[in-house]
Amino acid sequence: MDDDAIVLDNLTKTYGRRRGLDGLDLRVRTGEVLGYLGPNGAGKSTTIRLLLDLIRPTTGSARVLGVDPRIDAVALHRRVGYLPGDFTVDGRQTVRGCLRFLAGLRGGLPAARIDVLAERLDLDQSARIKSLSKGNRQKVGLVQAFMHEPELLILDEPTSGLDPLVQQTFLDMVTEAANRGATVFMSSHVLAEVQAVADRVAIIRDGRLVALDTVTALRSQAVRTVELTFAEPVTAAEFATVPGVDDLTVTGTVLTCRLTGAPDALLRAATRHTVTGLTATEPALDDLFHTYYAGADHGV
Ligand SMILES: Nc1ncnc2c1ncn2[C@@H]1O[C@H](COP(=O)(O)OP(=O)(O)OP(=O)(O)O)[C@@H](O)[C@H]1O
Repeated sequence: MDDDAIVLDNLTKTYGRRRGLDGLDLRVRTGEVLGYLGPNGAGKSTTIRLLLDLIRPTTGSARVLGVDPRIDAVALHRRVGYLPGDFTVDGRQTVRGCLRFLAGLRGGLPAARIDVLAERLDLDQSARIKSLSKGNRQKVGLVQAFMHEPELLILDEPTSGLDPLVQQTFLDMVTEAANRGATVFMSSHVLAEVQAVADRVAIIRDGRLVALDTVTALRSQAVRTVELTFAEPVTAAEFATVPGVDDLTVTGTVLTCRLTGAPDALLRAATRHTVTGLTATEPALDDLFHTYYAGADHGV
């Protein structure tokens, strides 16, 4: 029940005639890291804004840390670390001034905590915000999201603009937050950025949830290319109806195909003959995501 950090029930948001979210049901468990993936315009930012009561649902409801964001958003915001997709603050301030100001708004916190995070991210606190590159501005956004050690981190495209080294530091920060019991909800349009830390991945498209599972389970549904070599020639016909097999070609003793899902049925069909060779590529997760993004609705 409300042991879950986030509970979304039939959440729908329309902007005039345009649909931002369409009947989204989703539960994020307390202490889990959820990667929230989808192509541009899928509804990721809309979801995040609804979680924080920055916009209000057309129908449906959200509960965040056990409360309805519409009832007391101010109290909720103190318990949440939020990195908006378009993090902007007054450019005339220094990084230090900005972070201390934001810390004050949250009831104050030890300056050392800001210093440690800034140092880890290699962020110069004496610089003026307006002089910062996009990546350094994003670091300011990350520090302010993490600095009060919130129960819930809601991060909209957190890795955007970060170089690979800083991305790794950020992922370490996510893991550490999860280890101390925090829940992390982070959006991205690239699986590679979240798969190392996400316990589960939710994929949305056109405002709907199209997949919700662990990276391992999603991987098991991905497509691989298989090549089987037999002692004697085989015919394509006997493999054509094997579940998961397509793009099948047989040339003499060599069969190649694309395989979706578990290889069991293909292997059973193959071992009616003497198999002398087998190669299979790693499942291409990018292809899997492309399938979801492009429109195959696998339902959840
Ligand atoms: N303020 C708004 N007014 C009108 N339409 C909007 C508004 N905000 C979002 N939308 C529309 O709602 C849909 C979902 O947008 P949203 O910004 O939530 O997607 P997203 O997944 O965050 O995309 P991106 O990765 O591009 O940020 C899109 O079709 C978008 O055009």
